[in-house]
Amino acid sequence: HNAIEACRFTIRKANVHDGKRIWRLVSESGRLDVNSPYCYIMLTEYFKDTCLVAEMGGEAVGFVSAFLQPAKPETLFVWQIAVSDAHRGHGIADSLLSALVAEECCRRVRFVEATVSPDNRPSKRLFEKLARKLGAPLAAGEGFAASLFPGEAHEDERLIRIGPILRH
Ligand SMILES: CC(=O)NCC[C@H](N)C(=O)O
Repeated sequence: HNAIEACRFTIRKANVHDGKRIWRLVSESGRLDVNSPYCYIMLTEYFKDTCLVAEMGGEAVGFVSAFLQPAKPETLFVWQIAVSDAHRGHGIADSLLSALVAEECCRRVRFVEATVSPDNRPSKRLFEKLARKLGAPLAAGEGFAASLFPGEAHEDERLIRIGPILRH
């Protein structure tokens, strides 16, 4: 029974009180670009319809931030997705993405875009799985080349584009 209990999580919209926990999750992930605590608090206020947290035992253990692109409202840009190390392997990231595209505000979404570094295989697999689940093609694009970033520390951010998603 405990094993099942340990894997149970709920997904809800993020709120400003989740901001610092999200900042800590991203900081600990070791894979993502850590934005300021202010950025996460602001996101949960002004992009609240497309920022979700996964909660387990009252604690945020995963989160996804996204927004509908102002110039292309049918395209959802997934900004960051992170799950705490201790809670991997329970399908939390898959569930966050599925819940995100199922949000009321995303009912007209036909494309999902994200950028992923070439070495971030778990993230690439995650979007490949989402594409299969949506029955939509997945294409790679330019994204943001490493040369756009200061110094030598950043990887290429290759664009992943899923769609067209034919809404049933
Ligand atoms: C989908 C995802 O997590 N992308 C990360 C983009 C970038 N490296 C960031 O952390 O914001």
